[in-house]
Amino acid sequence: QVCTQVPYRCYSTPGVGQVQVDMNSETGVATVRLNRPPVNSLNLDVLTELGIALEKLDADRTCRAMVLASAVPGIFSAGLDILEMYQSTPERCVAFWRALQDAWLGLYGSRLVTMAAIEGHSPAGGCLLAMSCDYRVMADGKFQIGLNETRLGIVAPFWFEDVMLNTIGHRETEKALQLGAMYSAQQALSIGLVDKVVPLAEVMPTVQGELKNWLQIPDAARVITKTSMRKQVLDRLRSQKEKDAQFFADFIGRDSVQRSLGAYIASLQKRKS
Ligand SMILES: CC/C=C\CC/C=C/CC(=O)SCCNC(=O)CCNC(=O)[C@H](O)C(C)(C)COP(=O)(O)OP(=O)(O)OC[C@H]1O[C@@H](n2cnc3c(N)ncnc32)[C@H](O)[C@@H]1OP(=O)(O)O
Repeated sequence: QVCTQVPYRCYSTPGVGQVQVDMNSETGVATVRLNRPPVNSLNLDVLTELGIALEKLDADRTCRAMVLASAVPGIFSAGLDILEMYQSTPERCVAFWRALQDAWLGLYGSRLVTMAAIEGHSPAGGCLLAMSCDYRVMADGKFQIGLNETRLGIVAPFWFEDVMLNTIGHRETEKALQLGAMYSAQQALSIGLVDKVVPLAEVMPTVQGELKNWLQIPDAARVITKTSMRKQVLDRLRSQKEKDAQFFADFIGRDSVQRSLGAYIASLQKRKS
């Protein structure tokens, strides 16, 4: 296994962690794989693990870049675990939301070059994670990506919206968010939601190739530029984290929202039968 070979370092126990981190000390590139079958839905534990992994990588001065990927075939991430939002308690909702905020602040604000290798479906929170990277390569074919929150009867928070605005611009974001639009890889490419579309087997090699370009740039200059581009959006959440978490818990607790989520869960189950 890759984790046991020099010069790789592994921050998680192979086969155990829901967020697996392989650090290649020779290249300075870490690969972070979400590993929560069947669909890498993001629950409190995964988000906490992801936040910690990102923090450790940021503090590791040998690390210059991070590839975000999935260990589950066919899925990048199904987004937030809907069961964290359905029939939960206000306390759990707040803890869950804080973990999401922290993981996102770590990713969007990372000093590393960050690239998403999207080798499967990437709705909602999955799309947020991908958009928060510096570069996205997506597999061509049946997979879809987008912020579909309105379809669940919920609303993408202002910071999801901000990230999408920074990625695809105002007009496309307005349409995408109201419709809860899900895009094929080719459609996503046409609106700039992803940067490159290649056959599934070529996603990782393409990411590695693109990384070479980014790593030619001196880190300090690139990081100052990245920070300057992202600071406003990061600060907007940083300045109101608690208010945002409370708003989420109150919103999710509404009867009408719970009914919508219940119906959405039933529709997911019905699709299978
Ligand atoms: C003020 C702010 C307020 C609110 C903001 C909240 C923000 C939320 C952002 C989000 O991320 S909400 C989550 C949105 N995610 C989705 O809508 C994805 C739904 N899932 C799918 O469309 C499909 O599962 C898939 C395309 C990702 C994969 O399809 P497939 O490979 O065919 O798998 P299954 O559909 O059979 O799913 C297997 C299994 O997993 C369950 N599941 C799927 N997604 C989720 C999820 N996000 N959370 C929890 N569980 C999920 C699904 O129900 C199946 O469960 P079984 O028990 O029936 O096996």
